[in-house]
Amino acid sequence: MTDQATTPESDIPGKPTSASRTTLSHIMSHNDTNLLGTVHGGVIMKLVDDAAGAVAGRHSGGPAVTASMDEMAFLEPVRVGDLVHVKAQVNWTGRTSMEVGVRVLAERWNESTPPQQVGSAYLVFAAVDADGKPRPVPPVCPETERDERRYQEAQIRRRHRLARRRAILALRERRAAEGLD
Ligand SMILES: CCCCCCCCCCCCCCCC(=O)SCCNC(=O)CCNC(=O)[C@H](O)C(C)(C)COP(=O)(O)OP(=O)(O)OC[C@H]1O[C@@H](n2cnc3c(N)ncnc32)[C@H](O)[C@@H]1OP(=O)(O)O
Repeated sequence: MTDQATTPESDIPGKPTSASRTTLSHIMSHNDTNLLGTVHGGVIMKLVDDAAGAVAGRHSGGPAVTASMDEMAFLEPVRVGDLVHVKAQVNWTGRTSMEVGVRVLAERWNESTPPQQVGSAYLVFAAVDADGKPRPVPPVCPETERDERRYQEAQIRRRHRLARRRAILALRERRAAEGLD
């Protein structure tokens, strides 16, 4: 994980957020349930990863792998029969990585209510070449005030991820030097 907090200058032309925004929809079945009879969190996470992967692939114009998933929040249970919509967009781009923001909405099969937000997550994808090595991505160009806010929030998360990683590595090195662990 490289130590870079801002989007670097890039020779690759930028792409607008809307060019790769994606919604993946799926009807939940009995195969998707946990022991409580509601939809398993892991099933939702797979849909989140798939939608975010499609966005990252579209934005970067080729394969991209999940580097991390954080702040996965499950806000309301999802039930069998619900039509789930997973909405994803690129929030931020670095040199070879992209933060993808995902919102999960459920349309209840037995209620005529608007889709309800049931989850959200932030994932970092790295675009990779044929050897699985990171490759540069086009900078994302936020188009709306909301896109711009998401871009700035993603920068904050990026700084926190890097700072946390540095702090943990430093702690481990200190403990190893003291002969602990
Ligand atoms: C053509 C159009 C198609 C469109 C239609 C496509 C449809 C298609 C749908 C498919 C949907 C399925 C999507 C499933 C996707 C998987 O399931 S992928 C499988 C799970 N993931 C993996 O196996 C990845 C395993 N990890 C790796 O290969 C390597 O660790 C990585 C992620 C490539 C990073 O490699 P590295 O040597 O550490 O490289 P490094 O330069 O340090 O990091 C590269 C970038 O990643 C960032 N990064 C690395 N690690 C982290 C981390 N832990 N946290 C945050 N950022 C990180 C770095 O900061 C750096 O960013 P930049 O500063 O360059 O922007």
